[in-house]
Amino acid sequence: MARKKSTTKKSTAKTKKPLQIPSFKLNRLQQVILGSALMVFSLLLLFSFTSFLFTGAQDQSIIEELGGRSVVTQNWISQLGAWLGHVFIYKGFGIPAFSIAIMTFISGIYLFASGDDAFSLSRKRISNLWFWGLLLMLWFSVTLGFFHKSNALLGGKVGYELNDFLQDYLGLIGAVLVMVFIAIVYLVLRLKLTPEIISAYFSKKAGEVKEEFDGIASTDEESEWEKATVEGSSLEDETVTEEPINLSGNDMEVTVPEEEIIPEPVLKKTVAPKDEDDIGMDIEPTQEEEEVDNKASKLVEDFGEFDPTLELSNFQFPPIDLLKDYTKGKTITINEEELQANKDRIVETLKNYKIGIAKISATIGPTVTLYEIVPEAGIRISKIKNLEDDIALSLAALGIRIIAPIPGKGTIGIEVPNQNPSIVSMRSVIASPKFQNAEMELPIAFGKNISNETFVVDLAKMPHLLMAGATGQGKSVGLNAILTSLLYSKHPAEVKFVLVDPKKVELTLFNKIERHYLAKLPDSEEAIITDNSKVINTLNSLCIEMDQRYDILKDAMCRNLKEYNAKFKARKLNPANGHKFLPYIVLVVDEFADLIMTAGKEVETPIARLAQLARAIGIHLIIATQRPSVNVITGMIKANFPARISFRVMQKVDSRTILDSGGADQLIGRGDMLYTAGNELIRIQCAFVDTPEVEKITDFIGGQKAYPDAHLLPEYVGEDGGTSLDNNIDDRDAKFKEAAEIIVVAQQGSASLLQRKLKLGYNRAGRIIDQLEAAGIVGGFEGSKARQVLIPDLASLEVFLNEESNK
Ligand SMILES: Nc1ncnc2c1ncn2[C@@H]1O[C@H](COP(=O)(O)OP(=O)(O)OP(=O)(O)O)[C@@H](O)[C@H]1O
Repeated sequence: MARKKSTTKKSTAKTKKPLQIPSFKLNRLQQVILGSALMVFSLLLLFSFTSFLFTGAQDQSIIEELGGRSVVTQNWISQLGAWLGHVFIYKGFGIPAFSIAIMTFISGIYLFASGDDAFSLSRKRISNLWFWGLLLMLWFSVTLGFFHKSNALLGGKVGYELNDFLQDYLGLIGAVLVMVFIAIVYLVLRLKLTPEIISAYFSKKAGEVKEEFDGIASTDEESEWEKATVEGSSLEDETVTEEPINLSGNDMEVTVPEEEIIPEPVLKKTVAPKDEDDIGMDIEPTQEEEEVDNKASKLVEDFGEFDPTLELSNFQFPPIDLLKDYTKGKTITINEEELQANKDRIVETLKNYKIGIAKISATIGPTVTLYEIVPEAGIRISKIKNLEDDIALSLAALGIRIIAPIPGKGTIGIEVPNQNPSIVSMRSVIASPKFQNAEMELPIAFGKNISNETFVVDLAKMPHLLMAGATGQGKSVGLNAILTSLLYSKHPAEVKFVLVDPKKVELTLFNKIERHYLAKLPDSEEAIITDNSKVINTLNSLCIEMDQRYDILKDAMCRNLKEYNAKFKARKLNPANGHKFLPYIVLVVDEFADLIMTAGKEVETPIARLAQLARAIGIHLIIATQRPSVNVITGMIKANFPARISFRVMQKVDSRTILDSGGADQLIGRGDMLYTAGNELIRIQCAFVDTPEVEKITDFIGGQKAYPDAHLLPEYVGEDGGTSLDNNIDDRDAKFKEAAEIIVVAQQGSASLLQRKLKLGYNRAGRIIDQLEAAGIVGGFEGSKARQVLIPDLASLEVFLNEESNK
């Protein structure tokens, strides 16, 4: 333990001291120009150096005269070439100086080809390249210095002098040994080569050769099976055989190092009685878990982890170019006069209220600038808070928001809108390293915060989102930004959307990706739900999906979807038992007020139920509304949606309803928003993505190979329709009787029990349970508890079924 601690300490100490790279930032155009310049210069070096090898001797005599126009040289690059060759090869490092030309060329390519976001990566690469490259060049130069006598150009003057210096003090043998030692240090540090790695490499090579021989002798049967499993890529088809895998092949002698010899498992052990009065006890260790794990690791070894994306393995994510760059590479322009004027007005205004300022600083965001004020000692913050409206009036600008104090700091913030707000393009936030490198389940890039940093959050952690804003303030754009973020980060196998759009226009574009990303009810034509009555069915169907997922997760002994999917990928769950990879489901409701007004409780109840329970099983809700009044956003809804966004609303009371505090009424519109995840409010400029951009993205995805149908949600039949609980004996499943017997014997009405005993898929087991309920053999659904069994024993069941068939 103590040892472990010291290693962590060491590593943190190490990470504290990163390689310092000069912090300059080039825009894309500058990168391209500099990249091309470096490439051209490297070619000049290459030609100069190569030519110098042949012409250097002739040009030697005129080297002092270089610079005059009349000087004639033999070098291909004329005077410049002769000079470069003389400096770098003759006076410098000899032949190894060619590496300077090569490194310059590679640096040029890095700059030329790296996009905006790869720039910081390129910088790191370039500095790494030069650091190690120059060391290597110096080493070669000094080593070639040993052969100076045969050719002075080999190691150049630097190589010769350093070599000579070494030899003066260490002699020839000493110098050679030092150079060998330096080479070893280089290999160990740079290539991490150790004797173990080298020997492992050679033994692996030997192993590969042996495998090749063994491979010829292995049976065809095994490879056929492997092929079939990999090719049978449909999720439904992907079954894992229950039979143990037979490893046929040659007999092999295996030597296991002593400490690795695994003791024979003790299968049956007995505790002997202590004395004559005591009784002994048999202990039977349960081994099931381990066996499953072993088989799973064997399967993973043979076929690799399960890949949910296999069915659409050629799916291409939309390229970033489909998004428009509204800023055209421009960063926020700072108008110094505006800054100064605002500062003066703030200082003046506060002075009128007898509030002295010790310090003031400004942070410029895309839409607003935050002036941070440290009041003079002795001034109470509440005083400033109380004067909020007066200060706003004196500053006479719309959208002033006072944050007193700024959470976590002892300062006061005054947000003042910029005269020329800049648009935050969706493109810039999607391309940001923060989004690209986000290790999140459902990353969403909302836009940029006041410090102009990209704001990315994980929808899976929220876990549901409530969104409000008066009409025309940017809600639809916000929803599109959310959906776009997910389309740019998640494969169709990983996330499905259920889209509810009573306004009938906002989300229609997503119809094109129905068979990739949308989920719908089995009997519905359109995947996007525009009809309020259908919404109720869909919400109830999602509740069924939620219950089914809970059952499946319980059966797999997983606490949440992430764990479950990881276990499924590791092939620890058998598809024959109803297990399958489960995508996240994101429900988006564009106008919630409309729904609540027409359907009331019928909508509120399933929404509240989903919001309360669905987080663990990967169903997340995003609900948007124009009217954040208390009869729309009820207490029950609010309690279950900790993450909220508000665009501009017209009244303070609306802001209070949605955010539990004022502020949203002071926003300036056009995507200016406040986000809260339960504690502080964060002001964000929402990223802008226009309809034509969404259209391009959906066209791009829609044009690719798709699943045969949208993802189907479980069937839900409303109370007045023909119910799935019809007690029609003829329609019963062939295994109905057998299932009834199992349930009655176990006195436990659970679908997973039927799945295990009868080896059924989840859906079929679920249907049988419904039929048993309709027949009156088991009771109704009771949440996470198993259903009650209403028949006490097999004899009663027999009588019950006979009576039923005689009716
Ligand atoms: N993030 C943003 N950046 C810049 N402009 C924006 C942004 N969001 C919205 N706008 C501007 O505001 C207009 C209205 O936005 P949007 O359609 O999203 O409003 P809305 O709140 O959905 O309105 P409604 O409820 O009536 O549909 C857009 O057409 C656009 O011009």
